[in-house]
Amino acid sequence: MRNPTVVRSGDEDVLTARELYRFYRAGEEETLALRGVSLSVRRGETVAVVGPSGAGKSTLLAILAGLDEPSGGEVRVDGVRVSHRPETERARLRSRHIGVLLQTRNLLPHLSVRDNVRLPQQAGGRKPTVTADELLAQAGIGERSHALPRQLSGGELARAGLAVALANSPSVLLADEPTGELDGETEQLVLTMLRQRAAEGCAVLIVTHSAEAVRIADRVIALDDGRATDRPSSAAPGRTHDAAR
Ligand SMILES: Nc1ncnc2c1ncn2[C@@H]1O[C@H](COP(=O)(O)OP(=O)(O)OP(=O)(O)O)[C@@H](O)[C@H]1O
Repeated sequence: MRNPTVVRSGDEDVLTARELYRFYRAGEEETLALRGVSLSVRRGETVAVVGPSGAGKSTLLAILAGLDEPSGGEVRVDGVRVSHRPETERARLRSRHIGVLLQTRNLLPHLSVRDNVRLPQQAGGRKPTVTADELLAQAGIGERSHALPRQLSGGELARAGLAVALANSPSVLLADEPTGELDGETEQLVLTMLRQRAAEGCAVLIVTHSAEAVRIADRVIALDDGRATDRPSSAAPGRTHDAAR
């Protein structure tokens, strides 16, 4: 059953989105990519967002990250409203609270891998809880820290991108297909890093087509035609979840 208002509320909610709408107009063509999506993710929770192509997953992630503005509704992170602010303010909030891993990856081409990780640490304005070298070692690419992004393989790029997304010790991690096109071993490494972050209290939301990524999630949100339905991760019976209501 479709339910456009998938709302939970509680003290532990770090990421909340309420009644998100996103309307696109391109010439004559109008698309309602999000039709009243509400969700919340708690501290320490991992949520997988799944759905067919065109369902609105990337649109949702961009709005949750403050990279795009909703046409209606609002997003809050750590209780602070992220949406309906000038881009510079959204960028500031993002650098303090949110880690983002996009499909295009998030590395500046002229900086070494290590400097790419250091950049958000300097911009975040908080003392990082982990050094760039520690993060890169966790991601299994410590020995590639001096390389430029173009010198990395696809799997190394994905891991470096994740290290950058985690660099500012975010309270919310948003990742679009973090394991797309990775071999099984690298996928496991990335998923282990995501689970570790959740165990440390991060609210993790991943857009994914991967069965393995869905398997490690506490909860799954299915998007279809801009509407969300909450369901438990079928491979994780008994894990924390709330049904749509
Ligand atoms: N900038 C844009 N201008 C106009 N329409 C857009 C724009 N971005 C996305 N759309 C439309 O919004 C809808 C949702 O797109 P979105 O990219 O969010 O879907 P998705 O679920 O991420 O798809 P995929 O799995 O293929 O990446 C689609 O119909 C898409 O064509």
